[in-house]
Amino acid sequence: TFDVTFSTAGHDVPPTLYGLMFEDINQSGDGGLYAELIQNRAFQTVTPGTSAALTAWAALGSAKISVVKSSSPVSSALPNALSFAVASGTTSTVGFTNSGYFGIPVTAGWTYTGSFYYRTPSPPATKVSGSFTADLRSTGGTVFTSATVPFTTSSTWQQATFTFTASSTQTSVENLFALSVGGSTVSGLTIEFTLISLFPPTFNGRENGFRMDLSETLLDMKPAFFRFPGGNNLEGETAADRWAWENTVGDLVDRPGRVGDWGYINTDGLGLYEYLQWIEDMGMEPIMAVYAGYSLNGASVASSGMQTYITEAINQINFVIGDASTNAQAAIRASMGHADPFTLNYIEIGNEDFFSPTTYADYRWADLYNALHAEFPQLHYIATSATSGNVPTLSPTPTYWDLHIYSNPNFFINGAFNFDILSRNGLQFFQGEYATTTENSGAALTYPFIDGSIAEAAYMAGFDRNSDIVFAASYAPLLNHVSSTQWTPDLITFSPNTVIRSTSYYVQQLYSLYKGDFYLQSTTNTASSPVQWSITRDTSAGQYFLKVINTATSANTVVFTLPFTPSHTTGTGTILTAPSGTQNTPTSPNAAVPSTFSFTAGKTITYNAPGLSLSVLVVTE
Ligand SMILES: [NH3+][C@H]1C[C@H](O)[C@@H](O)[C@@H]1CO
Repeated sequence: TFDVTFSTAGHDVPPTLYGLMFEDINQSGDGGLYAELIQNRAFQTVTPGTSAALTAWAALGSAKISVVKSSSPVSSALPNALSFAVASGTTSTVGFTNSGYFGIPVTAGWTYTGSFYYRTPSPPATKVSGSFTADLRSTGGTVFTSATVPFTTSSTWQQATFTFTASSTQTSVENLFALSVGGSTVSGLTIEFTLISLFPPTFNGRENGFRMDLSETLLDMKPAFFRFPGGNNLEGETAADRWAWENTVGDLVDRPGRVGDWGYINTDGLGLYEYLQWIEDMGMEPIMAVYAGYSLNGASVASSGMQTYITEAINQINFVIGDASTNAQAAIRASMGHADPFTLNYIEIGNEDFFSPTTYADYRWADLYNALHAEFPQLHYIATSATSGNVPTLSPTPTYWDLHIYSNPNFFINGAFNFDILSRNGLQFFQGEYATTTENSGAALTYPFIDGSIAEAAYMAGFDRNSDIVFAASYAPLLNHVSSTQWTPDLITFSPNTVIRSTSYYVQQLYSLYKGDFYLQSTTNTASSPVQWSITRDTSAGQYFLKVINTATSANTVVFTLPFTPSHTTGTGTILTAPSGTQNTPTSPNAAVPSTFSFTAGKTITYNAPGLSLSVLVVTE
């Protein structure tokens, strides 16, 4: 039995304590949160004439399709186009299809919004008018919904738009978007297409917005912050490939896209504005990274070359918080629909610069910090060259540090007091990435498992307890598409029409929902204990959140002695527990889900915590 008495002494819990780390990894942006359903919609960064250039596209009927460098591109950002050639004398239906990001969801009641640019490089002497049919169909050819899209041949680019509404819900995502036309209408013609787009309804109805079910899944965690755009995906293989904010704003037709750092093309349709608008809609605040001159090929920008990136970072921040009436970058933000500045308090300078500590310490940190702090003294700047609380020497001395740790359950159980032992010297820590990535045996994990998730919960009791120096923490990576994954495990696994909440998702959710605003000191404990606890309070609600983590496989009893006698003698608790090895997977998505229970609340509360469990007992004064 563990006897826990707690006092009314303690410290505030920062409102930023639990949030989300994001980068476009595992198709978590394109094909995930970003709601665009068409993969390879604008043939960005592909090599014309190659089969890879046609990824996700296929011809319908006898038409010939290929990706060409248009002789008159729709924009300088999008030089490529789909060339659709119909032989003379064709009479049968012709067209082309797109298979989406490994499938396309068909959901009853959804009105889909589509558009495409098209032109006829060599229009016939007499204009030809006709109409395309845009539809959603099964790979077997069953059409679920369609729209007629009139067109007239023209050598200049036109943009067509359409909508259609699905009347059925298909459990299979083996569906295609198709554009087709009667062969006789277009026989002998070659028509170019690009930026062929299809959106489902989006979160908060935002144009060019985010996928609803994934947004709702994240909203259910009430996350306080969103770290973006990376992570490795900020850095580029080279400086030229980095995530550069300016290429991600403005009209979609002006966004070139880039080769992301996880093996697939980033359309950058999910760009800086879309991130910020969604973060605001979700009630979060950004922790925004700026490129700091180090890329994944191991090269650092020379000191003499830093000004370009300093200017870029200043402009990136001005896009977010500048005055639209006086600043050019802020004026772009206003023109996109957000005249007022977005909320911004934290800037991360680089990512994992412990891989390039010398250049970071010699000049990259100072160059960026000094310039940004001078321009925006109100912002907090986070350094990234530490992996633990024993931080390296940097000048100027950083206050904020982003720490990353990926390990096994034993690390998180034995490390539960890693922050207790740090001196309070003014440093503030962001545990920006952490996860149990292997079993204690070293075996890799494809999905989180209950043993690792409860170990993470033990470590997180340390975040609550030390939230006087831990201001933010986020599990990583956040999301993975079942059909395109480069890193496991991940917090949330998704397909085009399903979302699986892992056991670690529920741990993150419970800590975030029951964060409270004040931590109450209690009986000290040790890392070797199988039971960890944390007591926080929601002061305005007069509620106390007694978290109990039992990392043993057998039950353990905790007896709490409160510093008061609650007037409400019945309390409600929530528990996540499961047999060792349990995982939520696509075949067993709900193997372990939280459940609620009632308990008797008094000056003392005896709680029998099952093996491998995280429980939150809510006591009302
Ligand atoms: N390598 C990990 C650390 C880096 O910051 C992330 O991009 C990766 C997982 O999210």
